[in-house]
Amino acid sequence: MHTSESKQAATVHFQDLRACHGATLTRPTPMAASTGPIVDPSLRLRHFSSLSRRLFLAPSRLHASPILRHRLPRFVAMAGGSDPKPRVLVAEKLGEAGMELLKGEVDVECSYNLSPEELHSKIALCDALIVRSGTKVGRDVFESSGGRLRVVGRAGVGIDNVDLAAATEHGCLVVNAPTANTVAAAEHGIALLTAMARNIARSDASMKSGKWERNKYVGVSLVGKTLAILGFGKVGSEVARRAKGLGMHVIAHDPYAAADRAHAIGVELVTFDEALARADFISLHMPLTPSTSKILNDEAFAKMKNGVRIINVARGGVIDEEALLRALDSGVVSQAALDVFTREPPSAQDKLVLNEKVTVTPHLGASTVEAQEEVAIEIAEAVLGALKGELASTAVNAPMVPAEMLIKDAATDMSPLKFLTDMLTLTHEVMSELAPFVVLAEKLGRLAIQLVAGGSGVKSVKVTYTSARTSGDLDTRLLRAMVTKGLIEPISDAHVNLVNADFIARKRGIRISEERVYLDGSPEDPIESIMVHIANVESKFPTAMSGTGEITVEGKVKDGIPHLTKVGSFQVDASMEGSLILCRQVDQPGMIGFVGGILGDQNVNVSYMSVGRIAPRKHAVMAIGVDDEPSNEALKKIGDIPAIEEFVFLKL
Ligand SMILES: NC(=O)C1=CN([C@@H]2O[C@H](COP(=O)(O)OP(=O)(O)OC[C@H]3O[C@@H](n4cnc5c(N)ncnc54)[C@H](O)[C@@H]3O)[C@@H](O)[C@H]2O)C=CC1
Ligand SMILES: O=C(O)C(=O)COP(=O)(O)O
Repeated sequence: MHTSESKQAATVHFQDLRACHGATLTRPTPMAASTGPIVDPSLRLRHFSSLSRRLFLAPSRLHASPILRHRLPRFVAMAGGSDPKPRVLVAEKLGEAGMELLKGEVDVECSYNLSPEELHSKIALCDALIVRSGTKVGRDVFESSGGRLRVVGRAGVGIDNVDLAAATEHGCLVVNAPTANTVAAAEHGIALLTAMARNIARSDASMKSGKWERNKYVGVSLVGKTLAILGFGKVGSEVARRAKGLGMHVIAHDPYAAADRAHAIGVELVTFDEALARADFISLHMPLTPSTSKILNDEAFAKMKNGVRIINVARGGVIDEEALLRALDSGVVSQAALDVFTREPPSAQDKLVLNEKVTVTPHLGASTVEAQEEVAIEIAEAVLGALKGELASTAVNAPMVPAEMLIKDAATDMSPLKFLTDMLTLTHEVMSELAPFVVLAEKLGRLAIQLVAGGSGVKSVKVTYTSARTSGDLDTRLLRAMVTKGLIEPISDAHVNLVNADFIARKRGIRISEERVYLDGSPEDPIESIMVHIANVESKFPTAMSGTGEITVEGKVKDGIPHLTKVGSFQVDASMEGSLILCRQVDQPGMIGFVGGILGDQNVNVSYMSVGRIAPRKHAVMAIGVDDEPSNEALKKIGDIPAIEEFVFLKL
């Protein structure tokens, strides 16, 4: 494992760190109000070690570049009072109120529809860049900035147009505005639903061409129809409320949503297949993740009622667009209404856009005057704060700086400088020691959430640390944040870091508690094992349910490598790298060969296999590590082996 340490020296402008107090709760104070920085040149930001890089880069990017090591301190180091005003490039139209806020504190340049070359040349002169979804902020932009760009503000939710890894490597903070356009997106979903049902767009075009075609544009009624919402989060639940008002029967599929929250607004949570089978209308509101990519594919369309209608205001990639065209041709889907596309803008010949049965809008979900004003204020505040060195909860690639460093009340008897020094020392020590456990914690969270199939929603998660250390000698804040990161990132657009982990978990209604099991023995190793429990849910792999009715997964660190050691009540021993297939089977000879053969035929490399069993010839759990993702066909063949009772494929 890579544990080299950055000894990069950096000065810390202490005033700026103190300004972070309550950063996300208050509007930024004018920069002029900040008195000169207190500089302690001897302070070394040791917490930006190789481990800290790991905390906000994907585990696969453990070996960070030298640029990153060099630049990280800029996340907290700020321009002093004598520096000229920061310069902010606004590359897409932003609401007036946000513009006013920016202009009050920084130099603002508004330049829209820039070519990549124009953006490259302008960016070298800017400290911050603000965009919506229409500007691609790739690695080239960070490279062209020559190191000046410190903040990218995404005035909206999805940051798929920003290369986060490149931003991080260049020491550039990325912030977004995750809630201000929720209602606008929901209203657009409803607008598309009603416009599609009553052929508004086509009949309008027909009349404008001089026709009066009353018989051609007979619509369908909404009252009493079943609307299935896929993804019952912020936008999905707002769509549900509004659809109820239209007299629709609303069902939803979201394995991670709380059933009581759904019931409170009269929505029934159902399985994916049930949602597809029962719906007259299907509205998509899930983020685009590896597990939701093309979730509406040929197989899914085959499970729908004939004549179903689809609405997509989420992301184009959640629908297999070719499969949708086939379903429209066959009549399985009678109409679709799309705001988002796999490629934006789609080509002029795009078959979906030109299809008569499809109503389209050019990614307008967030485009209301009100939402854009709100988004503009939210992003202006976040960018101004970031330019002052604050870490807002909307910072999507913030380092895992201990939250206390940001929120500890300076009025305590500990001087702020002393507090900061202590914090850094503590963090350095804690981080070096906890390095492999931090990776383990994230992977256990990631694995546990992928085992959830539904139930009453992910509301209560417990993390148990088995250790010989007393609580005073074991700081678990990083570990808890990493479990949260592992739990939330695979199922949302959120980017979790230490600054926002608790906030994001709370927002999603997830309570994360911690428990310590004390071991007798040497406290040399900080932790013997970590166990993650998710209560009140069902599992895709029922074997993962422990005797207490919770999904439980346990891991240990062996020779510096995280290992999965227990799933439910079965002991396994699987190194947590790559991807994992878990099978529960009747314990009999030849099983390893069977499964290995199927994977081998598909050229899927098996990195390890481990079998844990209760008793010979009874049940066993087999954990198979794979380097490549098996095809659906291979997974189906594994599932069809008669002795295999359950199986699940998990990405670590
Ligand atoms: N068209 C537009 O202009 C806009 C589009 N959006 C997009 O809408 C989507 C939803 O946004 P929010 O509601 O704010 O996000 P959210 O994170 O509040 O909700 C997403 C929900 O999807 C659920 N989910 C994740 N994986 C799932 C799966 N496999 N099956 C079913 N549900 C799953 C999550 O549990 C969560 O409850 C995002 O992709 C966002 O980018 C948001 C705003 C404007
Ligand atoms: O916020 C989002 O995720 C959106 O899709 C809205 O994108 P926009 O800001 O309108 O380009």
